[in-house]
Amino acid sequence: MITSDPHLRARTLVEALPYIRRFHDEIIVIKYGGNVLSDAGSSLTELAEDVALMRSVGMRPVIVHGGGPQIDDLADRLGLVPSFVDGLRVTDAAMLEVVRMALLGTVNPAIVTALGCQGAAAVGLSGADSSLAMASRISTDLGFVGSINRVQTGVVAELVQAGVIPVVASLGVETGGQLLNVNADSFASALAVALGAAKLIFLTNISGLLAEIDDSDSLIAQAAVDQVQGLIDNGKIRGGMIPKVTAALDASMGGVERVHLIDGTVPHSLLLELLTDEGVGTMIVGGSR
Ligand SMILES: Nc1ncnc2c1ncn2[C@@H]1O[C@H](COP(=O)(O)OP(=O)(O)O)[C@@H](O)[C@H]1O
Ligand SMILES: CC(=O)N[C@@H](CCC(=O)OP(=O)(O)O)C(=O)O
Repeated sequence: MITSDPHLRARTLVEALPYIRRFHDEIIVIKYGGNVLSDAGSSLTELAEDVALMRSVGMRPVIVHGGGPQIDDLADRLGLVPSFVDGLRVTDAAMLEVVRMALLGTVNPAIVTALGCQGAAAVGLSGADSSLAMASRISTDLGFVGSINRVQTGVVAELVQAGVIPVVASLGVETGGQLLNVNADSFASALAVALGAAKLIFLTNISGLLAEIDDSDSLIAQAAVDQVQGLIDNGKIRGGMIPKVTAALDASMGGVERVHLIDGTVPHSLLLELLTDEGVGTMIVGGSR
């Protein structure tokens, strides 16, 4: 709701000024989780408004997206049963086709179109385009699942320089040309490090990292390596949150100064994180692991 107090409204705008200056011309990588895109409380339009505003005030946003729930949904309609090992999808040839269809056929164009509707120039691509994300298979058990071992930023860097917002689906490519399914959190982390991003923001469907998963009051405002490892060891961080915090730590230790996990289902949480003094979500702090 917009406050009716004109002083408060003006103050909010003034408060944004140092942040707009600080991040002017800086690359900010934003990772959209599939849960954010499918959650009833969120709106792709609001997310697109925030990113379009970032671009309008001179920031250089780059979007990486996943689409786990959308892949599950399509697999279900096609009679395939998804299975996961440590939060990663077991991907045989048939499942890889589903991953491609969901990410490149549905999720990616939806984001690009929403940005276009907000007047922002956006181009959709995947890690296979222009050999952006070179990957190799993690294990034979996981099938066509990869981890990124080299990022060739060329095409993304050129788009960014031209003022265009790249919207990147989390597929990688092997040297021989085989597509691989890459976890979108680790993809976003690798791209943010390679681009020298000033910030990486993971938009997910929870307020941030919780010390107790069922207790929303246990939000950890700042999480460091040791604490995160302890929480994983004690079973307090589970499922898809494990690759997410691992990716966040990797980015932080790879030189991305600010890495945040925030709730993308809260309207305009991205702008609150970027442009106000109010801290939202969890900030991940690196160090030696
Ligand atoms: N300690 C924790 N704190 C917060 N969320 C957690 C934790 N452990 C597990 N989770 C789960 O991780 C989920 C987010 O991961 P995931 O579903 O992969 O998100 P996304 O689709 O945004 O990548 C949360 O919805 C939550 O259920
Ligand atoms: C290997 C692997 O698990 N890949 C993920 C890619 C999509 C993804 O990461 O989507 P979210 O961001 O919505 O979780 C998958 O197939 O679900």
